[in-house]
Amino acid sequence: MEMESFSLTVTQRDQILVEQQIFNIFKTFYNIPPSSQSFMLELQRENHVEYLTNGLKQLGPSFCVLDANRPWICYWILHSIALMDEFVDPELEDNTIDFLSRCQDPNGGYGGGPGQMPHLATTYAAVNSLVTLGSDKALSSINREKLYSFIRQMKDASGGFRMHDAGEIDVRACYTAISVASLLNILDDELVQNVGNYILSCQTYEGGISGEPGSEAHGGYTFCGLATMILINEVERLDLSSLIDWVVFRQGVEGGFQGRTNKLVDGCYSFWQGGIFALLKRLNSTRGEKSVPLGDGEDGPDGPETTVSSDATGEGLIEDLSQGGSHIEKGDQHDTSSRVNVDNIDRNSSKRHAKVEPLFNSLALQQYILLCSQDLNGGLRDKPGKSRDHYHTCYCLSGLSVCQRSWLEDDDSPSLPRAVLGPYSNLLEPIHPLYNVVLDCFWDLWFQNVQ
Ligand SMILES: CC(C)=CCC/C(C)=C/CC/C(C)=C/COP(=O)(O)OP(=O)(O)O
Ligand SMILES: [Zn+2]
Repeated sequence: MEMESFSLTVTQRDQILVEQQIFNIFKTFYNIPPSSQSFMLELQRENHVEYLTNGLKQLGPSFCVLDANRPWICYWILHSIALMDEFVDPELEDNTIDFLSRCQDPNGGYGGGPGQMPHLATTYAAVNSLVTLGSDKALSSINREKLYSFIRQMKDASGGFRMHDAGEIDVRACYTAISVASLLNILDDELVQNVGNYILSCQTYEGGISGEPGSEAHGGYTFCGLATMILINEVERLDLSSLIDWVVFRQGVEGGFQGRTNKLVDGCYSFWQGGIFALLKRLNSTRGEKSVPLGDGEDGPDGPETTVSSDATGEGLIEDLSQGGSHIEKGDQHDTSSRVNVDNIDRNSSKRHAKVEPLFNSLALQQYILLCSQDLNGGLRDKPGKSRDHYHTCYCLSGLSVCQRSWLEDDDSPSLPRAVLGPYSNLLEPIHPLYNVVLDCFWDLWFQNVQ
């Protein structure tokens, strides 16, 4: 055998180094008394809020760095703060709304900063930010008609969407277009047409979904593709069993998720992969199937197993998942016939108070997020050795919220203490998994839309 076969590549060396660091953290953790373990697993809320609030203040009028990401920074920060059930002070909220208004293009959509060309990703981030703030001022600042026309212009003849004028067509563009249109009740047949075919063409031999046809399956795109298929009521066209096979094998021995085969785990996939489980769980519960039993007669973290009532029809599947996200307003100028009619959804109709066993190890993922991704001084990160940032803070916390409710059929009911790793005060607000906004913010918008 040649010598090269024995030498490790840089990536393999990195991987071993990271794994050693992570296992040292776990070793320390298991060698200390349970009372100190609980301290190590505590979510440092105050420090996180301080880190996030300082980040948002920098976006104000004096923030003159030219970058194309600022609505994203708003979303990552505002969503993280909302997940911890905290608020920003009124002046900062006002400044943020004014800032996002300056990012709105006169012809619709939002750019990465004032005066920049509108882009679907920053449009998604700006809309989710404003929905998270939820005030009249925030919501009425969105020009829905112009926004529809921007999204319509991004639609390609193939059925997919471009990220921006003359930009790339990919699964992110499909998701951000459909998510925003659904959330703001401007989704119609024209936007939906053939987008399902485009997503289908991106499901790979591994079972996950790639960014564009012929590329490698990845957690970020798999979340986007699956959520899009649910929003357009075409999820059954995917090969769901191979998608499940693919995603369950993405959780590493470290407890965290990798984004794709043979890559390192990373805290942000707690949501991109963890969110897939949140979507699958709801599909399972609304298909009329019994939930997965808790296994070997043992109770899950939420207590004794109960039976899931199977009241849902095929329609219920989407109704339950979109929970009114694409309802139809009177006098809506767009053709809405292809959309799922969710007008008659009773907010409480999906409550079953039943337990399901998650398809991933939720406690191990919580351990990875809290012990390995958390910077105790505030903020969360990809992995030990990396720096905190707002993106990882947002998606680690979103993933943590998903974990804390992974045994519950209904995301709206309170999680029981055994499902929450560390002190119960770690419990975060539930999210709507299709849009990744806090559930209460989603409902506030929904009730405004129906009035
Ligand atoms: C809503 C929206 C815009 C969603 C974006 C979804 C998302 C996170 C896509 C991932 C993109 C990607 C291929 C990253 C790989 O980076 P890498 O090679 O640095 O990371 P890896 O080694 O973990 O794969
Ligand atoms: Zn990451």
